[in-house]
Amino acid sequence: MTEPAIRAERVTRCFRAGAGIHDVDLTVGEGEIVALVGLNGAGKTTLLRVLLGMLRADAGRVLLRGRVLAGDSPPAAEWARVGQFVDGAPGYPELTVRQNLVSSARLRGVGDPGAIVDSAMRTFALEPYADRRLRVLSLGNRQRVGLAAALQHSPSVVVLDEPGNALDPRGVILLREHLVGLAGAGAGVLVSSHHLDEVARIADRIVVMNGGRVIGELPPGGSELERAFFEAVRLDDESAQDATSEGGGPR
Ligand SMILES: Nc1ncnc2c1ncn2[C@@H]1O[C@H](COP(=O)(O)OP(=O)(O)OP(=O)(O)O)[C@@H](O)[C@H]1O
Repeated sequence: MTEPAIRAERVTRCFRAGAGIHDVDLTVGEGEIVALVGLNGAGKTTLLRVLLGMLRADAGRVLLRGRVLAGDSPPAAEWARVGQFVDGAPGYPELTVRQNLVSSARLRGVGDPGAIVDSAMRTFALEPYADRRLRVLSLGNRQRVGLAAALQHSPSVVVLDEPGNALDPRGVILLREHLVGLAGAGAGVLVSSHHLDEVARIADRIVVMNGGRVIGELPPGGSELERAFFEAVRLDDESAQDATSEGGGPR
């Protein structure tokens, strides 16, 4: 049996005053697109950062393609198969778009990046900006560069935090099509978003977080997605309040 692209087992990372994520189980299979949705502060970014080893879990473990990659000396070849976009678009402001994409591909072990960089610039409609410095681009175009850098090497594990945030509708469509293509080629894709409509169109599963926990899933084809989302959150908030008033303390 093939290992899932991502598996989180009872992952906990606590901050002060009970904030953080608690006992999170999550699996993203090969070829699957999973949307992670939740209100501001629900714990989405914290979970993605733990999955990518950017934050250490207090408890539980994370497997990417069946291997524990977070740690002191993660194998570079395994990490080269991961594509991530968390904490906004990285990059060197003084380098051009093309130079940024070339350096990003090289960092991921691509020996001769010319062809994949050209292809990524076509995919994300960045060709007109190829020789512009990153620092002069608009926010949305910088975001396109960040996404191209994360995805151009055809990763088999994809983790994206709010990738549609600064994109215009065309950028969102380009991204969606590209993610569907990557999943079609076998990648496991995890995308966080607070735009239910945008992710619902391509997700195979929609996982809901609230108060640092995974509280359930929504049917991606559901017509009343927003209503179902808010109802799930409301019920969870109410049961958390009941638990507190019965003396159980915060969950
Ligand atoms: N480094 C940190 N130190 C202390 N608390 C933190 C830290 N990072 C996150 N938190 C807290 O953990 C909780 C979850 O935050 P997180 O950023 O994961 O939420 P989110 O679902 O990504 O929210 P948003 O949609 O606003 O990006 C919040 O209460 C936040 O204040």
